[in-house]
Amino acid sequence: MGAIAGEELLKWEKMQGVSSREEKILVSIRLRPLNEKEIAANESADWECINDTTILYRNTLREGSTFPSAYTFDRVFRGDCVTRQVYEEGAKEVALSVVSGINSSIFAYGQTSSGKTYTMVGITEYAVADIFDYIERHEERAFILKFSAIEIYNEVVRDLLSTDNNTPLRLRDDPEKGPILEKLTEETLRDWEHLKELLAFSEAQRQVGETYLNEKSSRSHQIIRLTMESSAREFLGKGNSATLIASVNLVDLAGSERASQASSAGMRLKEGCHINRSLLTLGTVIRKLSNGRHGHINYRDSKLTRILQPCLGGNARTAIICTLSPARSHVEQTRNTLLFACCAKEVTTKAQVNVVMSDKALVKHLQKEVARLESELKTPGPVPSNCDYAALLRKKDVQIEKMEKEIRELTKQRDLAQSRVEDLLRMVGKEQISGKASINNHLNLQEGEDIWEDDCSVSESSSICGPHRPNTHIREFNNPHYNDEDSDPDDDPDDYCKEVRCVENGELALPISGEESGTSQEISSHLNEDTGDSQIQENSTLLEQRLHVVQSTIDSLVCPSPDEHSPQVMSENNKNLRLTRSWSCTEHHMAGSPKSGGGVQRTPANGYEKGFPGRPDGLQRKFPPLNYDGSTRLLRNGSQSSMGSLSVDDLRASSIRTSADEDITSIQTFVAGMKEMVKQEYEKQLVDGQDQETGRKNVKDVGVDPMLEAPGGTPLDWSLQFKRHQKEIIELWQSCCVPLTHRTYFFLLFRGDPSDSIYMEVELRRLSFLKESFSDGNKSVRDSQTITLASRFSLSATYANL
Ligand SMILES: Nc1ncnc2c1ncn2[C@@H]1O[C@H](COP(=O)(O)OP(=O)(O)OP(=O)(O)O)[C@@H](O)[C@H]1O
Repeated sequence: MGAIAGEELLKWEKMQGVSSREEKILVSIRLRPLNEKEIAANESADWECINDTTILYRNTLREGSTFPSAYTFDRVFRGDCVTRQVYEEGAKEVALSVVSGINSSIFAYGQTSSGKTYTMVGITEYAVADIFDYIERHEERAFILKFSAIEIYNEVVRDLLSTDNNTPLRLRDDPEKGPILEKLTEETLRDWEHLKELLAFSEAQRQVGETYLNEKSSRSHQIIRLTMESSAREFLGKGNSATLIASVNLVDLAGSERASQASSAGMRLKEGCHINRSLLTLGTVIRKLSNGRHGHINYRDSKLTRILQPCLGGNARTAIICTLSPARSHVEQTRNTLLFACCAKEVTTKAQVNVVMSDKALVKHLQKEVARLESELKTPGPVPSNCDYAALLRKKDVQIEKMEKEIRELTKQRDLAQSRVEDLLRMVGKEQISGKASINNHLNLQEGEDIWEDDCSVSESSSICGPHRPNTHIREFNNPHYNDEDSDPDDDPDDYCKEVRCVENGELALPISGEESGTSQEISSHLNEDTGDSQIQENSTLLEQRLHVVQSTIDSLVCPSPDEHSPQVMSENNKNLRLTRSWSCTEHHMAGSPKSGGGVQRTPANGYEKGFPGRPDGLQRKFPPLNYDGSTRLLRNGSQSSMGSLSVDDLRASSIRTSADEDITSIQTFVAGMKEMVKQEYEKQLVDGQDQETGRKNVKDVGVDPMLEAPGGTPLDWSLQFKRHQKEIIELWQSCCVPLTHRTYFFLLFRGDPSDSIYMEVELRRLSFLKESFSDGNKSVRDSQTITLASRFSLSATYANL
């Protein structure tokens, strides 16, 4: 025989017209009339059932009591209600679930002498009578009804159908069936008379004693169990039948009692202690279950709760009838009972139909199920309700797959770029050790040894900062504020030898020190040369689009709304942003004029520039390390007043001519040109800022540009700054939402491949600067500063590397 569960069970239930149900315990109150003793003691009845569901406490003398005076339950029965009505309205439906294969339990709970036994005797008889009636009316089914009775007396389980009163029943837990009483006598009921016999026998066996409150007080908890099995007659003996098996437990609990009131002593006192303790455990279990089954439920603290575990919040339908005495002297016990009832009505059980199938029936059932599933697969049925979710999930999976592929590709690019930079840095490091190479020699060396040869066309190296920068160049500048120690070994060498393609951001401002303004005409001429705006624009647009695609995809996967970027998401975006950058593989180098440097005020041409004849043939990608020229430092003096602004059109118009076939002729020419552009832009911003009455700050309001110069006139080494504040800068990077366009602009200006480490480093530097601005807290100011300062820094960083 095999049991079925889950979907199979649901199907079976559907076939049978029954279903599993989750429901609250049905709780009724039965108020008995005052008994003779109470009447004799002139007790008053303080409780009254005011309707079918509410019981009211009427003691006006207890004004100011904190207890509620009215309690509502599923059903309330007044003293004159007969047990038949109690059964019909408070127990029948639950009890008769057993005929449908659903376990059920009927409890009577209350203080001693409140009428539990009186109620349960009646209910048991009515229930069995109804079961018999059902059996009679369903001849097509074969039934087996088994009867068993136990009591729990002083925490010992006894078989009430056994004459061996000295051997307690052993209770063990079966993983499938739950608590099982070993060797429990089960009698198959033949007829009504048989039932009467068994009931009488078990009643005689039960521990009953006289107390002050009840002449025939039950001193144990009694559980009468009726187990019903039913099968369709047509399948009987054919080995393919399905059998419903369920039990109904009729529980007459011992009554709680106060030793003082029951005047119990000796044996009765001991019994009372056990009774109270087990009822206390039952109350605790019910209270915990009523709170939603959080934490441990102490079923195992008493035999009563262990045995009743399936009925308490498990696979059973349950009804509890709480019996009350109306007498004023029992008000405390009555309130306790009502409290228990209040908790019990919050407990939920989930009863299922219990079907046991013969092996043959099980195989047949499973075969049918397989056939059904196969046909479902072949012919997709109606669209399920969760179709949208499935489709959405599939879509997301495709997106994720696409993203992963892209990330893999970009990671490859990044690794390649990084290894190139590392190689270059190593080479420069070697060169530093020798320390003797002059620029021209260096150029010759490069030409001869090809150390600057870059196999990849994506980026190129040209300028080295920090220890990797050739000493000769640094010393030539004789810069007291800048030394090797302050330099970052990770500084990228190719800041300005990268292609300046185009600046697309119309909001961009390029402020720069006026002292550093250089030959704008010269750079403009470069910009106007054959770079080709259309190509520049195309590349920029392409870049923007790719960034947007990646970012929006991530947003759609991670964020419910594009505005709800968590730091983590931002981090992801940034990561992707960094990796998404994709330049044209065509290599473009800045083409400068041999006369570079001459036009840059206070920027004397260094030996390299003076002597730089242009890139030798065959050395298209070989870039000498650039000198750090003190004059290219961005000094504080006049840095604000000389800032200018440059419109996008201006920038486009002055885009630098780039070509893979052209040599770098003068980086300083480029720098000077950029300075001029920035100056112009800043000046424009100043004018714009004065025109605005909104109070929005412009560059002028930013104050001293910490990017350009440290206090005391010393230019900041941003590599060092970055190192010092690396952690917080990264955090800031992850948390602040720098507009995409600004970021785009940023590496456009640097011509850096975003996978290149320099890009990230420069971005981080910028963020360290932005951090200062962000402290302002004003979003509009912050935004304007973000743009302005980002561009300003990018230039200052460029210069710092020269
Ligand atoms: N609803 C009722 N109508 C009339 N008499 C009742 C009612 N309920 C109980 N009684 C009577 O009250 C007395 C005590 O009832 P019962 O023995 O059922 O109480 P109990 O709660 O089972 O007590 P214990 O817990 O001590 O066993 C009995 O004589 C019984 O006939």
